[in-house]
Amino acid sequence: MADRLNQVSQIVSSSTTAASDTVPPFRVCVIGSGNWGTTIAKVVSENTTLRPQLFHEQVKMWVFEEKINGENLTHIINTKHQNVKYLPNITLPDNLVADPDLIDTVHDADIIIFNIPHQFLPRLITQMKGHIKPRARAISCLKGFHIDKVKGVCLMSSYVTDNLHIACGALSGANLAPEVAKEKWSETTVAYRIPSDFQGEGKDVDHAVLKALFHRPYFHVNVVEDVAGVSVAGALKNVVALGCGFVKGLGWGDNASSAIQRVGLGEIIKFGKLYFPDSEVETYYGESAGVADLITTCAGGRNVRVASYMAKTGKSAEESEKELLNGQSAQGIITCKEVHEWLEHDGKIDEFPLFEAVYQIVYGGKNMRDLPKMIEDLEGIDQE
Ligand SMILES: NC(=O)C1=CN([C@@H]2O[C@H](COP(=O)(O)OP(=O)(O)OC[C@H]3O[C@@H](n4cnc5c(N)ncnc54)[C@H](O)[C@@H]3O)[C@@H](O)[C@H]2O)C=CC1
Ligand SMILES: O=C(CO)COP(=O)(O)O
Repeated sequence: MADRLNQVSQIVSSSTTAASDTVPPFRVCVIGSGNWGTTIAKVVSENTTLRPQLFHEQVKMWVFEEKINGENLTHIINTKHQNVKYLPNITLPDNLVADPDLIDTVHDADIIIFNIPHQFLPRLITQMKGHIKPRARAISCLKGFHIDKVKGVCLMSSYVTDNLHIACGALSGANLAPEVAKEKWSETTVAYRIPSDFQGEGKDVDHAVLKALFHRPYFHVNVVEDVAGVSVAGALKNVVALGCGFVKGLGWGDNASSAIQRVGLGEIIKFGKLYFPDSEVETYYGESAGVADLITTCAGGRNVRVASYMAKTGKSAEESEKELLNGQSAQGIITCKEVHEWLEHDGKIDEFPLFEAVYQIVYGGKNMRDLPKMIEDLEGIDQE
C-alpha cells in the first residue's frame, strides 16, 4: 500500500503541470466540524503532511462558529487542537486550522470535502456560489437526499455539481466517527467519476489521488465509480437504523433487529435500482458503504440510539435527538421524511413498507409495536 501511494506522489512530482488553476500540490478544505467532519479533517490532515508533493500541508476546516463557555470553538480548536464539543478527547493535527469564514475556507481550495448534516448544505452552497475555483473537485461525506419536485430525489453530490458546477464524488462506509477518530481499523468506500474536463494524470484529482488523501493505516479506502450506489446506501441505512432502534428500545432483541435489517437492505436496493438505475447491486452487498454500514449503524450509531430512546421514554424524535446528542444530528429523522415525500409524490409508498412505517412512527403517531404488522404481509393470519 505504501508503495502504491508513493508511486502516486512520484507521478505527480515528475509531471509538468499545465497552466491551470488547479494543479498539485492540491489545497484541501473540509466544510463542517461535527463528529464526522472533524474526524475526516483529522484523517486528511495526517495525509497532507505525509505527501507534500501531492497536497498543501495546511487543511482548513470550516466551523459553524459557536461559543463554548464564552470562548469561540474555532479558537479552542486552533489553540488546544481539540474539538471539545463534537469530538472531545481526540488530539487534532497542528496543520488542521479551524476557520469560521466559509468563503475564506473555500476560495483557494482544489479539493472541497463536504461534511455537515445534510439539511445545512443548500444554504452553504448558496453562500459559496462564485467564490470557489472553477475547476475545484469535491467529495461529499453527507448522508441524506435533496428532494426536488421537478428533478425528483437528488443525491447530495449531484446537488453540489448542479449548483457549483464542479465534479463531486462521495465517501461513505461502516465508519462510526468515534471509532475512526480513535484510529480503530475500519474500511470505507470513495466513489468518484472522472469528469469530462479531467486535466490528465498527475495534474488533476483521480482515484489514486483520492486514495492518497483518505487512506490511513487504520482507515482503508476502496475507490469505485458508483457514486449513486454509495450515496443511496449511506442515506437509507439511517432510516433502517431508526427501525432497529425502535425494536431495540422495546427490548425485542437481536432477532427483531436482524429482521428489520433484512427488510431494510431489500428496500435500499429496490429504491436504488428504481431511482438510480446506474447504481450497482454489488455496491450494496460488496462495499463498506453498503451492507457493512447498515450493520454498524444498526449496532451502535446515533440513529439507533435516538430511536431506542424514543421507545423507552415515549419522547419525540426531535426531543430525543436534542437530549441525547449534544448538538449532533441523527440524519434518519430528516431522511425518512424526504423519502416519504418523494415516494408519496411518485405513488410508490406501498412498495417500501419499512421506510413508510418508520416515517409513520416518527411523524404520524403510529405505534412502534405494530412494526411487524406494518412491514409483513399477514393477510389471512389471525392477529392475537
Ligand atoms: N458521525 C458519524 O459517525 C458519521 C456521520 N456521517 C455523516 O456525516 C455528515 C456530518 O455528520 P457529523 O459531522 O457527525 O455532524 P454532527 O451530527 O456532529 O452535527 C453537528 C455539526 O452541525 C453543525 N451545525 C449546526 N447547526 C448548523 C447550521 N445552521 N449550519 C451549518 N452547520 C451547523 C455544528 O456546528 C456541527 O459542526 C452527516 O450527513 C452524517 O450522517 C457519516 C459517517 C459517520
Ligand atoms: O453513518 C454512520 C456510520 O457510517 C453514522 O451513523 P449514525 O449517524 O447513526 O451515528
